[in-house]
Amino acid sequence: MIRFEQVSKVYSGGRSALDNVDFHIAPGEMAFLTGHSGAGKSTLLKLITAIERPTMGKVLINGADVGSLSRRAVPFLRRDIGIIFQDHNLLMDRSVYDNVALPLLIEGFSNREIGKRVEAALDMVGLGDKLAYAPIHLSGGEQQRVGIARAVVARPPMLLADEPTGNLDPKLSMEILRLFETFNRAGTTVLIATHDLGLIARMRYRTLTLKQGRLLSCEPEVAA
Ligand SMILES: Nc1ncnc2c1ncn2[C@@H]1O[C@H](COP(=O)(O)OP(=O)(O)OP(=O)(O)O)[C@@H](O)[C@H]1O
Repeated sequence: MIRFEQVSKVYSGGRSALDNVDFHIAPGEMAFLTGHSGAGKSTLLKLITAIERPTMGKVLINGADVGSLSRRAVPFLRRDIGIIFQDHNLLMDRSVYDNVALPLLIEGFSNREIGKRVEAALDMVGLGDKLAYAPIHLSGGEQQRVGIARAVVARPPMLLADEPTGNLDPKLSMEILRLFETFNRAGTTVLIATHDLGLIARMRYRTLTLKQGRLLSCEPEVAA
């Protein structure tokens, strides 16, 4: 589903962010991506979503070569990918409902279908009773759940998360990871970038480790 073939990324200005990275994440797999600050984690995620293009090598998503997609084809690629950010990028002056509905509005779904899907997504993340709240009145963990509901509402086959637990305490972080597991069990492919080695060690998933742009290992971590 996600395949990197000898991928390197050098930013304009000469900064090398990824160096000859090779890996494959199978459909339905859940994996972690880790490494020090500046190791290249965000760059790797940006290559998957075509926010950045590789300097060398191939990024293949469902067999399509992302590096050579036309600008017009990029929105079609992104339809298949739900993205979750550390700071969740919520619209603070809109309700929880409106925030989660946004991707469906952009896709042109009917109001009835939007209502059904938004309620289902918020139920899944345990916020079915907070549709009318403004995100500003929710806790950090709840705000992150709204971000997750927004990412899954269009039912993409793939979820990417960039430091999704960065602002949360260990208990809330674990709850968020359990949520990702729920989506993964339902068939969604999940890739989570995180600094949090303690969290990774408590779960048995393959971990891709980057060091200065190079992939060190793709092995499963041994659970503590
Ligand atoms: N737009 C850019 N232009 C130039 N250099 C960049 C750009 N984005 C990232 N870099 C550089 O590429 C390298 C990898 O950065 P990246 O953000 O991918 O790392 P990261 O592992 O996600 O780090 P962090 O955990 O701190 O977010 C760093 O040296 C960074 O300074």
